[in-house]
Amino acid sequence: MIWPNKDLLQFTLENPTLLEDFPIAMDSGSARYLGPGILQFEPESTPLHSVILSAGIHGNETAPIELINQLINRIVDGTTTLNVRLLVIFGHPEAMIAQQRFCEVNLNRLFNGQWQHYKGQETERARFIEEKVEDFFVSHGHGQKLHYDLHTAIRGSQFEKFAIHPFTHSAAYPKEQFAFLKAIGLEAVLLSHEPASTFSYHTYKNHSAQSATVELGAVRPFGENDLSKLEDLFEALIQLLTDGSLAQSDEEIKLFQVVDTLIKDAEDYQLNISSDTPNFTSFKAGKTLAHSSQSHYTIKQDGDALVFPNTNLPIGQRAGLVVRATDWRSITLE
Ligand SMILES: O=C(O)CCC(=O)N[C@@H](CCC(=O)O)C(=O)O
Ligand SMILES: [Zn+2]
Repeated sequence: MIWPNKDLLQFTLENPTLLEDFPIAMDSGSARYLGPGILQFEPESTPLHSVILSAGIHGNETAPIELINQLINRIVDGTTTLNVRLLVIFGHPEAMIAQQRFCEVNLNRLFNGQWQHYKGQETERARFIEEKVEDFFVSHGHGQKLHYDLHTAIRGSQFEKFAIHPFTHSAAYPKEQFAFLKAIGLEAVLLSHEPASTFSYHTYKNHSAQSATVELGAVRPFGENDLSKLEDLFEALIQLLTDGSLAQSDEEIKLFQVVDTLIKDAEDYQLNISSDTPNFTSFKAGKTLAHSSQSHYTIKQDGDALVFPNTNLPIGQRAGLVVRATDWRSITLE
């Protein structure tokens, strides 16, 4: 197969199941197509870092897919010269075509090997992505392993752009990553309180990558995104890929500790909020936030807030995160 000189997004939408591995001609360095939506780049110079940029793990979250696609076009046409190793992943090509979050099962609940316990077309995709990530990081040489998994959110949010930092198992948080997340235009970081089956937890836990899930505004169809809102991110990624430095902001980003994960535990599970309640809406202690025939969840502390509320999912899956504002003194930084 010869790379047809189209962009990765167009090629992926036209070939969502093309399981081939072939080189892509580059003026500087080398690149390979590794399978649907996946390109790996190696710089000509000694690589400064190994970086994974993923988007479209949920097929209808299109803004970051368009942003990463612009970035790749600049690399392939030689406008941007890489000095890092780079693995680009468009997570779920078939859901991208269907303009859906997923087809059969939520891909972002299948990582860290969880695909072995599910059925559905996404299980093979999760296995395949884990394999390509493993191959990529096995050949890591110098610098850091970095992974930013880019998403957009289903509902509005009091903080439009924010990140979820994987659970660290008591390890220190790298200050440089928080300053980077602020510099790319994010307002808040949620600190996860437990292991997860998300892509960003997978790379953090299994490959010691500095990783984060990054939420970049609201879900919109292809062609309807205002990418000018993501300019800080675009510029910071160019900087990272070319000179290997992480853009830094002096302003502190807001921190939230995840205090509880809400799990849908019965078909009649309900959240006591209206359908347009934005992410980070806070509540008074004592409010019954969720109830079902099996359980009820009461807000524990004034100001505790809800992120990612969703009951349109199978029993056993996450129906929301309850988060609490915290400050820098409560965490260990390195
Ligand atoms: O808006 C929503 O409800 C979901 C947006 C989204 O896809 N978020 C990710 C977060 C992953 C994480 O917790 O690291 C997800 O739910 O998979
Ligand atoms: Zn998502």
